Amino acid sequence: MLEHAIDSDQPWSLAEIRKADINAKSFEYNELRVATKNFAPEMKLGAGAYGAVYKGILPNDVVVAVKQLFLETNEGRDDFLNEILLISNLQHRNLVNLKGYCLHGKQTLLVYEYVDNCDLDKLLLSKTAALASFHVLHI
Ligand SMILES: Nc1ncnc2c1ncn2[C@@H]1O[C@H](COP(=O)(O)OP(=O)(O)OP(=O)(O)O)[C@@H](O)[C@H]1O
Repeated sequence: MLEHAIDSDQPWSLAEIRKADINAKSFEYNELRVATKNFAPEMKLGAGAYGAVYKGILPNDVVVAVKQLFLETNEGRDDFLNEILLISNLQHRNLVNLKGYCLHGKQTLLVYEYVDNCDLDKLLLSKTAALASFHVLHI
């Protein structure tokens, strides 16, 4: 699937990437606005280097984390589209799943599987344990 986009010695542009290459759902802005109660402060989970993250509840009661990024330049937008393309094609039990994205004006919204603190602790602990056993096996 990805080969179509990158396995070429010709310069490629994001415009050439077929939507089908992105293995994540394209969400409607309104769907995410409603899910996050219009990005209400009480739904805010935190903030990172690129923007705020909100808890969202989709109509089927699936809980998600919606990362709101404000990208000023087309270049920044292209970088993130690239990232969406790559992340959406990666699946691993130790990676938080990217469920989808939404491009709306200058906003790029990324929709991730919601991980609560307890699950995150477990995920990090299992990651640490996996790394520790890797070291033991390779010393
Ligand atoms: N999938 C998620 N489920 C639940 N909460 C999340 C999720 N992703 C992010 N958060 C919350 O939002 C906060 C900000 O996350 P974000 O990924 O934007 O930045 P970060 O990883 O903390 O820092 P940086 O942007 O510097 O990498 C996190 O600290 C966490 O509390």
